[in-house]
Amino acid sequence: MSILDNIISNTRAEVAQRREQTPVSRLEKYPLFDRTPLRAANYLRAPGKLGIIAEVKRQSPSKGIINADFDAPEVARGYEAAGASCISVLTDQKYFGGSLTDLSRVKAAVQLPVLRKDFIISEYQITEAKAIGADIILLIAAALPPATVASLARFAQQLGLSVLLEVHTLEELQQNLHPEVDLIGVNNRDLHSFEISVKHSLQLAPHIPAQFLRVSESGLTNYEVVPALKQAGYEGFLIGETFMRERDPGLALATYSQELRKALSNAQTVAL
Ligand SMILES: O=C(O)c1ccccc1NCC(=O)[C@H](O)[C@H](O)COP(=O)(O)O
Repeated sequence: MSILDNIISNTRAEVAQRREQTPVSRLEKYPLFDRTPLRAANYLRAPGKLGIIAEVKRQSPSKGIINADFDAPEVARGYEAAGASCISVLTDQKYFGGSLTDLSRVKAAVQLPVLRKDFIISEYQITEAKAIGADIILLIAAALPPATVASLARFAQQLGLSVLLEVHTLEELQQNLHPEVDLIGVNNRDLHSFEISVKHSLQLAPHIPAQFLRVSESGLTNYEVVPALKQAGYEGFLIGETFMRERDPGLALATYSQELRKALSNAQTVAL
């Protein structure tokens, strides 16, 4: 079994348990359930912003512990102050050390859209995401049949949530161009081998129809790759480990952004 299969099978078991403990009827009574979620595209395209989706990440299957000692809302506030466009919060506990509590505390701490970064396989998790304060949910093409992606995306859309669909290959992309999806994220990380290459984003870009906002995900350790991604039409950049490895992730984002702005203005000057 691949790591993705293991994660999905664990998710299935955990969701069954949570559904018993907290049925949908209870989730629908949570105070945040009735709010109108923030639209991710508006924040990623806001003038003057770089489109960075900064991630709160403790550990991962590929890297083990990244940062064990931080307060999620404090990190998120640091990201917001440093100019992040959205905040991503990993909510899987077993493999990423995240939690639903991390997400709801982050939501209370910032004014930005919050992405529930998890392995969503059911409508239950989408209802839960809305109830705890997420504005965006992730659907992973490698983990779901295309018909399930479409129906979960439709369900999320009905709740007013933005949908980020993650793909890694051209086949996954072409099978999942559902109108209910808002953002298409190309994961530069192969979820089976963990190999990372930004070439995945660059190669898939011409195949992503203009109606979808493009997000490049994972392994963007070096700001120098971002101008080429922008050139290829990417408007969102999901970055976790690069910031979370540092003692002050917000400061790391501020430094990255400053260097990126310089690189972008140099690229513009060269083009002239
Ligand atoms: O990060 C992993 O090792 C991983 C393994 C299996 C499935 C998902 C995984 N990561 C989740 C993510 O999508 C990343 O946290 C996110 O794209 C940020 O990536 P990075 O900037 O490389 O931390």
